[in-house]
Amino acid sequence: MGSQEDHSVHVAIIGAGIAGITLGIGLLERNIPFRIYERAPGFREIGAGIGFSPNSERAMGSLSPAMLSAFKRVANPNGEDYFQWMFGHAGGGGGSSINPSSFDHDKLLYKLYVGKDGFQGSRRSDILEEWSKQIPPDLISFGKELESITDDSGAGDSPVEMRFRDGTIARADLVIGCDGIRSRVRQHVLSPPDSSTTTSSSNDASLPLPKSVNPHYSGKFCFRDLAPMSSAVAAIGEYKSSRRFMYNGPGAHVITYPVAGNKFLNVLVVISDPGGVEGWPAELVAQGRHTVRGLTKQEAVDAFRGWNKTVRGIVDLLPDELEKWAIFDMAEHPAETYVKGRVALAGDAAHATGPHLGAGGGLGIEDALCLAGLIQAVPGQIAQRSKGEGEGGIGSALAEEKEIKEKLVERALKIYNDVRYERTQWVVQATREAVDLFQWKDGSGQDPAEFAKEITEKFHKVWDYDLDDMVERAVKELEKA
Ligand SMILES: Cc1cc2nc3c(=O)[nH]c(=O)nc-3n(C[C@H](O)[C@H](O)[C@H](O)COP(=O)(O)OP(=O)(O)OC[C@H]3O[C@@H](n4cnc5c(N)ncnc54)[C@H](O)[C@@H]3O)c2cc1C
Repeated sequence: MGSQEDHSVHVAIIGAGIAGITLGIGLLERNIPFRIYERAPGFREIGAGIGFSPNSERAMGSLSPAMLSAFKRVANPNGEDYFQWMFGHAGGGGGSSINPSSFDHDKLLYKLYVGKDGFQGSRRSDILEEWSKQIPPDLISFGKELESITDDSGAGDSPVEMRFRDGTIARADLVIGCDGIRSRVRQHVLSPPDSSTTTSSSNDASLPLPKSVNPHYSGKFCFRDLAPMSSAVAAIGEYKSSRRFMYNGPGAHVITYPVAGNKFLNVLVVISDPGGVEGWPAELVAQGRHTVRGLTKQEAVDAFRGWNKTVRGIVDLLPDELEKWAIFDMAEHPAETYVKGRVALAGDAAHATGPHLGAGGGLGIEDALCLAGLIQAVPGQIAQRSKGEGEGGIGSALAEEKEIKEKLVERALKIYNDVRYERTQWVVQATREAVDLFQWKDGSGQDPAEFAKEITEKFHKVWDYDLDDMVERAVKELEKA
């Protein structure tokens, strides 16, 4: 009955960050109709750096070879195919009482091979600009802030309906929420089944929403900067400025890698908040604010008294006026599911994680690959299952086909959830464990052999994931359904 095109599934993507844009490019590659709705007036990313791990690159290539080529065009060579961890501090429980001059040499803790040209960094704005060129402008609507979703599954010919802040409405066969850590779509997905299928205001305290609807402060904050390479070389030398390094110590760590054709050294300084998970001011939590501007860099400088000269040199590269970023994640209150009916979550909306394994962005690209593979398989399954025009005539055949489509879409999203849930949740927890090792929580992370074992296992579990098998398993499951 009909051609594959007649059975096509129309996808709405909420959000044009890493997850949304890579999903869009993957759907375009597979001729699947879609539209991205983004609340910002245009594509927008901060200038800070991001590194993509080997699994992320493989996911990009499988979604669209052009997407991977675009990343490689802006990716910065690492100077050496190793990730090197250094003692940033003398350790041994000396804390800040140690005289800085007593530990002013660089001492390797561990180095991990990242694969040929692996784990390269780029400026976020550079990669987003490259990828955005691959989305035809007529497939993205800017200035569209999603407010609510209505999904009357089982009500016959009733697509999912999205309402936007500007009063407009759009409809699609399914909606993928790629709307980031403070996801509005997550509210819809996690709202209890007996509450309305429509999610209204995010600030409506009367809604019986679970804690997992919001991300929570991880007890870590960070400072990010792109230091001009000439200053970086003057501070820490050419060797350390042109490679991927992390400097570990008590209660903090610093990561550096070159970006933008070696024009800048990306600096990420992560500090354990003395106030722990309660440390981010309650009024900022209530406002959903993860950043504070206008701080002096004294807080950063103070945190690194007693660290070695290299680390103090890197911290000194930070500008005098800083923005402080609270790191929120979903480790303590994970989403119970990523899917409800014909609506699913992907990327940070599903499983926001800290940056410490460099894996959050890559997980969103893997989600996009899994979704693209499953959604691509749906039209063929509709065609197989639709019996065609029987006794009831064309009207009855169309109604039957719509019902089949709705069920298959729901089934595909349920399979997506089942295939992605365990791995993504593991990464969220492993990221918390990794930062404890980097920051020597309870004295851990200082023994090179133990550190090597734990860190190699964690990174390789992120990097070595079999993406072809993921898609194959998911599609086979759909065919069985
Ligand atoms: C300091 C730091 C360093 C990191 N480093 C790395 C790294 O090296 N490697 C890595 O892989 N990951 C890294 N991550 C994680 C990575 O940045 C995130 O996982 C990734 O950016 C999330 O992408 P996303 O598309 O899911 O969400 P986002 O990038 O947040 O995109 C969400 C989009 O949705 C839009 N939106 C939001 N609400 C609505 C609405 N209601 N309606 C319409 N649109 C909406 C937003 O405007 C935005 O464009 C790091 C994170 C941090 C904090």
